[in-house]
Amino acid sequence: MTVEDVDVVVIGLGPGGEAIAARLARAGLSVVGVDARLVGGECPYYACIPTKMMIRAADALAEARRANELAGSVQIKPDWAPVAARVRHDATDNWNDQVAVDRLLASGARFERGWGKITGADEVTVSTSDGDKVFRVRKGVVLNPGTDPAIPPIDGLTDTPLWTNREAVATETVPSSLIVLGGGPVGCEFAQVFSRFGASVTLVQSGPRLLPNDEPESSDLLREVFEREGIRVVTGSRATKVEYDGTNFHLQVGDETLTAEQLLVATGRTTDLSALGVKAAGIPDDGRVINVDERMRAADKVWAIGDIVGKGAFTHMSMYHADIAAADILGEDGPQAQYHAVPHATFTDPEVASVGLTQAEAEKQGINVRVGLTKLPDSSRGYIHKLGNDGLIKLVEDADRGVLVGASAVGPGAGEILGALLVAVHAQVPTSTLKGMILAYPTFHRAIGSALAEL
Ligand SMILES: Cc1cc2nc3c(=O)[nH]c(=O)nc-3n(C[C@H](O)[C@H](O)[C@H](O)COP(=O)(O)OP(=O)(O)OC[C@H]3O[C@@H](n4cnc5c(N)ncnc54)[C@H](O)[C@@H]3O)c2cc1C
Ligand SMILES: NC(=O)c1ccc[n+]([C@@H]2O[C@H](COP(=O)([O-])OP(=O)(O)OC[C@H]3O[C@@H](n4cnc5c(N)ncnc54)[C@H](O)[C@@H]3O)[C@@H](O)[C@H]2O)c1
Repeated sequence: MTVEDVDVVVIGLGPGGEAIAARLARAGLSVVGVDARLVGGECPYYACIPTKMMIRAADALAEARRANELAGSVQIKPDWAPVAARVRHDATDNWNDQVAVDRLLASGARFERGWGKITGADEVTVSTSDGDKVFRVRKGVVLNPGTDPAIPPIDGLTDTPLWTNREAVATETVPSSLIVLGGGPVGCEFAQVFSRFGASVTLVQSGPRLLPNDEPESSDLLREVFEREGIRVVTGSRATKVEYDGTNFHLQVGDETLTAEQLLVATGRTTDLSALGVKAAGIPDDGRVINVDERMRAADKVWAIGDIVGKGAFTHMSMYHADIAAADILGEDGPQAQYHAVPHATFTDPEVASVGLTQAEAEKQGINVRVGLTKLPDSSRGYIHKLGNDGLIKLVEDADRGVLVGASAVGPGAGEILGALLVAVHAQVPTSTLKGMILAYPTFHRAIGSALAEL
């Protein structure tokens, strides 16, 4: 066992962990980055990037099919091979992180592949294939452990060859039929991809609607589009038993037995704080998140960033946290974390994007809420676009202050439309100022003007 003194150890190198390790090393600190798996974390290898490549391909198929009605005769034969090849070779380098490791080393940081654990005050032990290495930290520890797919306690489930997002991104073939458990962003994005590539898809969501963190109008519209495309959506139901007969999965859902060649579990994420040893730093290890202050401090000389702090499981959040924690560690007068304008986009077609509070969240906070809603097919651009124009814009205004506290955009490129709404919510631009904007004709974002007029 080796013992070494360093300035900072970063446990977990997700997007934020990788960024902060490199930034602190470039600033001249001695930094050890630790990851048990791949440098970069979930996003580049199992999540954002490969899934968005799959979505890009599925969207291309959908547009080609729409061309039949809009532009002539198109014959399209879906082929998963280019998608699988792109994920394997372009996105993940065959799930090899050498490029990311080299990038980290080039910043001046060290890398240890192994499991990191806080084992005492100012002490981290990394279990590597060469044995345990102990690091005593002068400045502190940054925790960026992310999350793992949660497997719900359903009778028989763990005995089956189920997919999580990690297996789904690596598939070389499209199953003929697929059951997706979970109607959050992961379940919805995968359900549409595999359906558009020919799988017969049933999505089972325990809650009453898809994407429960978004506006109910967004959920309803997505469900309508999914059902129109042939995806079966079962809400308010849970699987109680799962069997695999060597060929098919059989799920007991209420009175019905659902059968499919493949099962994808997308029922949320989990983490194990005790395996991280946080108790040794005085942090409770029986919860799902690590509580931090506005500078990402979790305890004396311990910072936590990314999914684990429970402020939104998004790559942009992990990177945002990394900047704040880095400034604090370097003694810089950086900004404090604020969460009034957190954006997200689910890349289904239509995309479902939002920022800030939903109407229900704003009402729960006692805000005097005024709502403006417009449907994209009613806009000039929606009319022109025709097929695939499903969408809406919903604005949530604090009527007393005259500013938007939340906004949603659903539609083609809704994640991009959201940019304008993000500025409005983030900078608390008065609604009266927004109403004076000249919005280019005929864009989708021009519908923001119609929604403002409804306030
Ligand atoms: C299918 C899917 C699609 C997604 N799409 C998007 C998207 O489009 N946009 C978006 O913003 N977000 C998306 N997300 C969420 C996004 O992937 C995460 O928010 C993002 O990866 C940030 O996570 P993180 O920084 O907390 O850590 P992670 O990316 O989870 O990385 C944590 C790292 O820590 C390592 N680790 C954990 N514990 C230890 C330990 N004790 N010792 C050593 N190493 C350890 C793990 O091996 C891992 O490499 C998606 C998620 C999924 C599942
Ligand atoms: N585009 C993006 O930004 C993007 C894409 C994918 C994931 N993510 C992030 O990754 C995280 C994980 O996403 P997720 O979709 O896995 O989790 P989630 O927690 O957002 O959604 C899981 C859904 O599964 C349902 N569920 C739970 N148990 C169930 C059961 N037994 N049967 C059926 N349904 C069940 C829940 O009602 C919930 O709506 C999210 O926090 C999300 O922010 C982001």
